[in-house]
Amino acid sequence: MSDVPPVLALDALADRAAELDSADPLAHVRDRFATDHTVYLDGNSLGALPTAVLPRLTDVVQREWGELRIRSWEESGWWTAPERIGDRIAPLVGAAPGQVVVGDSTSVNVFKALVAAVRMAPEDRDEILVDAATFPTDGYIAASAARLTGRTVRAVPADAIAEAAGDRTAVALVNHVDYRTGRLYDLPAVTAALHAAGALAVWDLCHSAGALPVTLDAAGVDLAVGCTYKYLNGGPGAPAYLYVRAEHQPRFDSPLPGWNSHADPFAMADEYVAAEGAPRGRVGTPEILSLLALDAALDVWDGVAIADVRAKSLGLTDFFLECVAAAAPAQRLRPVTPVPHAERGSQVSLSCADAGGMMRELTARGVVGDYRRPDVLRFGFTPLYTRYTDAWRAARVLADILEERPHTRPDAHPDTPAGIRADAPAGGEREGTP
Ligand SMILES: Cc1ncc(COP(=O)(O)O)c(C=O)c1O
Ligand SMILES: Nc1c(O)cccc1C(=O)C[C@H](N)C(=O)O
Repeated sequence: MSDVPPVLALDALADRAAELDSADPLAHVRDRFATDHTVYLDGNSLGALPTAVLPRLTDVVQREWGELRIRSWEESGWWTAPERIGDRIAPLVGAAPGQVVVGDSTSVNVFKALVAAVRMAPEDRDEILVDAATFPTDGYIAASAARLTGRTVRAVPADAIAEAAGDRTAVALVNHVDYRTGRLYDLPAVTAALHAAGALAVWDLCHSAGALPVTLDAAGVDLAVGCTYKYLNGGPGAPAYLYVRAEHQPRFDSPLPGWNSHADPFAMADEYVAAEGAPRGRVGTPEILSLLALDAALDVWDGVAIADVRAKSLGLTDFFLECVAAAAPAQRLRPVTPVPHAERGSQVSLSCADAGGMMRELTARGVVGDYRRPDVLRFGFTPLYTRYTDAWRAARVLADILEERPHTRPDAHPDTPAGIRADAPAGGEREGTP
């Protein structure tokens, strides 16, 4: 350890931040977003606004809706937008075209994926495994899917799911990155272990797609879902997506077979006949305004390689962890996000006393992250618009606040990993998100 007082060490890192920014091959991509002086580290909850969205939506509203009206379903490509935009997301999740369809919320797609997976599995496989620390909606929906299909749900820590799968497991629902700790799970290895047990793998990609490489096709993933309002910057309430592996599509039996997934929707037939391919995952009328906002938002990816995004994400989170270590001793700010790159998503979560109060103070000083109960400060790093100087400034403001509050210490949770109390209240985690 050096003798330099921590705060001076942090100030010394400011020059390095500037150097890293000037060497950043993705620096120019920030210009594709509406930004201001705020240090915005909440893109893992709501991505920033790409500048292409407003002109596109203006045209969609004024011309496509205002002038063309009903003709736009065909002439403006509205009807096929769910699969067309799905094909734009596909390369970001390692999928060949024709397997991703956009629409509905993540929650609804979790439902479609789980029920369809159970329907594909042998009848004697009577359990659905879910990741015990999952984002709540996945657990709620899995419980309902189990009740509806006569299965049971078993919650298992994500790092034990591979071993927990057995001859009773129909399907496991796993988060690629844990929303609270930022821990990244090994999608290819867990998928392979589930397959070895004869189970299907459904992945929730909400916290990974757009921030790191996802290899759905190569890993043999069966089904996957994800939202588009985080690292894909689609906007508040942007529709989610569903991936159904091509070889499973003929057996994909949707629990929500709406008219949009009919082979011939405008036949208005009494009998349901499922469409072929990705459109089989559709339900009702697409959310055109938010779908086309997402379409415009995806333009930010032009010429951007996901490998460069991952490299910058790790660079940013490494640098932020270094700044945090310089800003405060670990007793005051304890990283709960894994240090090994293979286990780190694109966020840094810090356990901290009075984390809710700390985040309010950070936000008031222009550093926006969020707070997750009981004691987690979450900082999301979207490599497309976050700079190293933002990481440094966030740590500087954290250090200032801690200096003004010398008596707060993180609660000790010796028996639980990652600072998450086993008795933590579920849900109701709105603090820090407007
Ligand atoms: C891992 C995960 N799954 C699902 C959701 C919720 O999805 P939605 O609100 O789109 O249904 C979120 C966040 O909102 C999430 O973080
Ligand atoms: N979807 C959200 C919303 O509509 C309001 C506030 C927050 C969200 C989120 O996405 C939360 C997020 N999934 C999380 O990781 O905590």
